[in-house]
Amino acid sequence: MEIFDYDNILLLPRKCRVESRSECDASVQLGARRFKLPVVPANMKTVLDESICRFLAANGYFYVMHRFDVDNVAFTRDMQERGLFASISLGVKAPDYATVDRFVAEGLCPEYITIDIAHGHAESVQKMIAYLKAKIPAAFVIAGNVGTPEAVIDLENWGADATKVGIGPGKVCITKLKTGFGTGGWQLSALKWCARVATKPIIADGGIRSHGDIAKSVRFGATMVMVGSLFAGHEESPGQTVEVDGQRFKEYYGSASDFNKGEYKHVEGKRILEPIKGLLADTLIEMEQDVQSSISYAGGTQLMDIRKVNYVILGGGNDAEHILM
Ligand SMILES: NC(=O)C1=CN([C@@H]2O[C@H](COP(=O)(O)OP(=O)(O)OC[C@H]3O[C@@H](n4cnc5c(N)ncnc54)[C@H](OP(=O)(O)O)[C@@H]3O)[C@@H](O)[C@H]2O)C=CC1
Ligand SMILES: Nc1nc2c(ncn2[C@@H]2O[C@H](COP(=O)(O)O)[C@@H](O)[C@H]2O)c(=O)[nH]1
Repeated sequence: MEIFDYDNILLLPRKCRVESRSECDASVQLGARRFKLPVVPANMKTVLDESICRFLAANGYFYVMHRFDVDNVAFTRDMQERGLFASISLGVKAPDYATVDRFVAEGLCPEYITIDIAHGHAESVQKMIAYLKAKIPAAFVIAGNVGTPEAVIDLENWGADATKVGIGPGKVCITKLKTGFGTGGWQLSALKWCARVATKPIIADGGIRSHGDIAKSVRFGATMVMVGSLFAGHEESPGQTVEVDGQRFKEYYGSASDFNKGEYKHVEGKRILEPIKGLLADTLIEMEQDVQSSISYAGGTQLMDIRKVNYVILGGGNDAEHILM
């Protein structure tokens, strides 16, 4: 198996088929809806909050609300009363089952539910998928996180409508260091490996450091990418604002960090500071323009045309660089 990551792959252009990049369509279908971009902000406390979710839903972007200190039922009711879709996260513990029961009792159905745990290839996830499919069958269920083809096959067979791939490639992840496991350092090739067996959409989660990494993820099989650090440093970001030597930052911490958990137990995340780089809406527009450029370099007009391109793996030291068709 080839091992590579975002920083040592480049995609190869094909003859341009458009007169303007504005002809390139960066939108993507996920479940019953079409979204402007194949990008979703990470469901983390320092990345998004209720008001960012409302902004994203109202402006044609996908979002997944985080699951920490949130009343998912009240959130869903509020979004749907405003005519917006609801997309929530659940864990696999007793309170999460109680939340599902409340949805049923109140006759509410979030359009998207993401089962979000560190080690998603687990019986606990199988049970939660089965419970959701029995109680709220209309919801589109995303499950994860996983990092192997076996896990993707199991989650799909258990009923997941999409899988989320990425164990430890995130900027605030320390899973690799703490456990010796994961896809950190080879996330893009792990994605390729998983995509070979997937029959449903994959969301590639973690490790995106620049906008070009979105196209690389699509090339290797992602329908969408989940992005944390690139979104955490905006004026609207919910993390605390910190000033260091006159420069403004937002805090960004892992969901499995002691900052999120409130205790130091099974910690697999850390806290960093992201420089504030402006408004979220501007970044989303720039991302769309960059994905449109990627599509044009791919010689296409649609997002999935990116899947057709060849690529090179850039070798280090004496390794030859080689082209893969
Ligand atoms: N993508 C990634 O690489 C990672 C993401 N995260 C994020 O951190 C948040 C918290 O996740 P998580 O701690 O799973 O949430 P929870 O503690 O809510 O749920 C995990 C459940 O699975 C059990 N479990 C068994 N093995 C593991 C394992 N290796 N890691 C974690 N749980 C395990 C836990 O029991 P018990 O606690 O008793 O062991 C618990 O019941 C999530 O948002 C998750 O996405 C966390 C780590 C890695
Ligand atoms: N190992 C851990 N992974 C975490 C934790 N909190 C979140 N995450 C994952 O990171 C991505 C975002 O990655 P980024 O590179 O875009 O910043 C997020 O979607 C989760 O899957 C954690 O505490 N530990």
